[in-house]
Amino acid sequence: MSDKRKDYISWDEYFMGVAMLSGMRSKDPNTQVGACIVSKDNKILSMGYNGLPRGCSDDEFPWCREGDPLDNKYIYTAHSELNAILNYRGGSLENAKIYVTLFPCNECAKAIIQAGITTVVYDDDKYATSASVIASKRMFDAAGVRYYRYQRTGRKIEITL
Ligand SMILES: Nc1ccn([C@H]2C[C@H](O)[C@@H](COP(=O)(O)O)O2)c(=O)n1
Ligand SMILES: [Zn+2]
Repeated sequence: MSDKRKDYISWDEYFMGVAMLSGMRSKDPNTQVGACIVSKDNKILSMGYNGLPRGCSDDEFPWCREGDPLDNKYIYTAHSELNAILNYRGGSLENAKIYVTLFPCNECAKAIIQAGITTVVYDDDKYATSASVIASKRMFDAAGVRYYRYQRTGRKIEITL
């Protein structure tokens, strides 16, 4: 009998890899974020990335970060985590895990908690000192949502499309 392959990717690499791939669909020129929601038994339930709501053209709405609130991206963009939650049509996300390439903001934290997601695995935490992320952590702690940073393995995955 032949030995099984040994260099297969781990569950964490698989799900964070899917979140990263999903983020590559984002049109945001500054920060692309991807999310992947997974069941307790490691089945992918949903994915999302940051982008505009349906019907709002990527080419007509602003992507800049500054200026009048009505002329920059923040007021219009749907975050990857919220999109992943809303993209799920299968019923309950109770006890699911979410893999996300950037730590959730306070609005997504509320949605994650209310959806019943109990674990957040994140990669980047570049806005850790912002009020939004501090509030997210406070809410996660209060609600018993576990969060931990994805441990990068340094593995490079090349896909030819
Ligand atoms: N956890 C997060 C945080 C942010 N986003 C989105 C929202 C924006 O499209 C972008 C952040 O833009 P920046 O201020 O870095 O220029 O990322 C998200 O989807 N999920
Ligand atoms: Zn958010």
